[in-house]
Amino acid sequence: MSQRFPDVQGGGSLIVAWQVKGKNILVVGGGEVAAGRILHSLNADAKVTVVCPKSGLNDEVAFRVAQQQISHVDRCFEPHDLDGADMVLSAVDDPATSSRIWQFCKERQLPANIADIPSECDFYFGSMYRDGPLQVMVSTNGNGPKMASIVRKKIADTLPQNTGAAIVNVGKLRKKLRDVAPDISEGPKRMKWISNICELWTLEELVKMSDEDMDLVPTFYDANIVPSFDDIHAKSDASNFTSQ
Ligand SMILES: C[C@@]1(CC(=O)O)c2cc3[nH]c(cc4nc(cc5[nH]c(cc(n2)[C@H]1CCC(=O)O)[C@@](C)(CC(=O)O)[C@@H]5CCC(=O)O)C(CC(=O)O)=C4CCC(=O)O)c(CCC(=O)O)c3CC(=O)O
Ligand SMILES: NC(=O)C1=CN([C@@H]2O[C@H](COP(=O)(O)OP(=O)(O)OC[C@H]3O[C@@H](n4cnc5c(N)ncnc54)[C@H](O)[C@@H]3O)[C@@H](O)[C@H]2O)C=CC1
Repeated sequence: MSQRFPDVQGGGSLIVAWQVKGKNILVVGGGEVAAGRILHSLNADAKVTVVCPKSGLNDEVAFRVAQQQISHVDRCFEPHDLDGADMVLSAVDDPATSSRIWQFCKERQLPANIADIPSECDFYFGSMYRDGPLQVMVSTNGNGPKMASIVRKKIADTLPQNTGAAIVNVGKLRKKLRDVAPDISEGPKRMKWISNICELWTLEELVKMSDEDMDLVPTFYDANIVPSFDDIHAKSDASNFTSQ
């Protein structure tokens, strides 16, 4: 029988987009690596607490504490800091302390990343590109973090600047369509229709799509037509004309 399915390629990571909005993330350490972890966590709308003696905070972390973007516990890590935490990110410069933190996390079944010890990580960070709702993460699975950064920059260079803005509008359009056709039985038709729009329209056209354009979508959807940008505009120009 010929092979119809993808080959399994073990040794990778399960890359997922973990939802931490409103969750408590404990960061141990306040140096450069911690600053990166803190920014990633804030960008994902988590509530961040950093445990680190004040003297150890770098400028960026001290700034975020002063701005009250994060809570600060001014001392070295203690096990009860894990009370109420949903996730732990350790970035201290002492491997023995790191391993102790990892042990405490495992006793409590808390997901943890211990920056300097890959074998003591439930998950790794990756090199991140962000443009509005778009996030691209590159991982080399621990083989070459600097290479991850280089590959991420190469990918970013190939992406048009307006990709994020186009995706914002696709998000609005999908929401509008779900309001128009909320029924579960509409699912396959709705998904095909949106996929076709994403393939047919250029990024520039998606960016230019206005609220009025989106209001015309139900007409086309109900008639099972996948309109081009020009079709939508012909219709919106006509309706402007008749309403005058
Ligand atoms: C396993 C992992 C665990 C984790 O941290 O989650 C890990 C582990 C370690 N990194 C180390 C070193 C460096 N890390 C960086 C940079 C980054 N490291 C990141 C992730 C990861 N690092 C995870 C795997 C990711 C993957 O493989 O794809 C990035 C992508 C994301 C981020 O940290 O947010 C971020 C780039 C962000 C960006 O620029 O976009 C640089 C370069 C620099 O600082 O510019 C260096 C020096 C050069 C080099 O070594 O490559 C060492 C010490 C090694 C030693 O002592 O020799 C260890 C421990 C070890 O390997 O034993
Ligand atoms: N995974 C990664 O991406 C990378 C990991 N590393 C490793 O990550 C670790 C941290 O790196 P940096 O941030 O550059 O170091 P750093 O020296 O700037 O920061 C260490 C921080 O830990 C704090 N700290 C030390 N003991 C503590 C304790 N018991 N409780 C609370 N805070 C404590 C210090 O006050 C300081 O704020 C190092 O071991 C480094 O080798 C380094 C580069 C990249």
